[in-house]
Amino acid sequence: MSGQLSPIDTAKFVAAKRACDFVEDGMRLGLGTGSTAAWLVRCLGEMVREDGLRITGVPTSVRTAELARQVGITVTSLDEAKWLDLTIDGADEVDPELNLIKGGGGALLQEKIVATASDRMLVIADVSKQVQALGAFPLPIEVVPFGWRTTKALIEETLTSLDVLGDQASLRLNGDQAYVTDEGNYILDLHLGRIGNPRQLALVVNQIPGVVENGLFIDICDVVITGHGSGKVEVRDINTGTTEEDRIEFVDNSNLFSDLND
Ligand SMILES: O=C[C@H](O)[C@H](O)[C@H](O)COP(=O)(O)O
Repeated sequence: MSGQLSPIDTAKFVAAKRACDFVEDGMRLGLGTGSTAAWLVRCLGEMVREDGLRITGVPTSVRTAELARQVGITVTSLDEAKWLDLTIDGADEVDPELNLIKGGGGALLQEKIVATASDRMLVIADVSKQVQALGAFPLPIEVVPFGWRTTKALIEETLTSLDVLGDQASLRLNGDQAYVTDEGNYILDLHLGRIGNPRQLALVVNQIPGVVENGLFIDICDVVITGHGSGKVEVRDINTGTTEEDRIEFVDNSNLFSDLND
């Protein structure tokens, strides 16, 4: 890859680049999944290769593990690392309280386990991910394949009784087959439109037998870095209540994007 990035990739890149300021030598780091998290992994790989940064990464998916190894990051399992200093990940939606919808890429289960096992979670996102209320993005629910149709019916029934289901749940597909997560499960996407009470919904859904985990991340995220196509970034910290603005230049560096050059 060379030359200019598209505005959306610039927004993802500048958010990822700014997130690298939070990474310190020796950290055990949760590495998220998705196109935004991939920019982070590339930027961290460059810091490892060029600046001698020593970090140990715990990836949240097979594809993040592959990319991390490819760019030179030492990778370990969560069981080996036990506890992490920081997790940096993308999101599908971020609300004003820094609650999230995640799992658009199917990695929500490992992502939630890893983020919860971290001192802090930092989310990187382009500005399109900011919403006033969660739910326009379909909410992913990871379910075990056994009896998934019954689980789906139970979810729909439960949500209808709560008056929150906008439409039916749909099984996520990969071609004409069910999409299978890294943990061997299926994903049901709930088309809700707007989630009035995400905290309640997250608790209720997880009570249904067959549900493994849902894509609502409530009170898990500490900091959100929002990137814009112009290079502007906003850093919002829920603990300090502060928002800072910054600007990052995109520097064309073919080493940085070596995995995209194939
Ligand atoms: O399962 C995937 C993850 O939750 C991603 O972090 C999320 O879908 C955002 O992905 P992207 O950065 O590609 O928009």
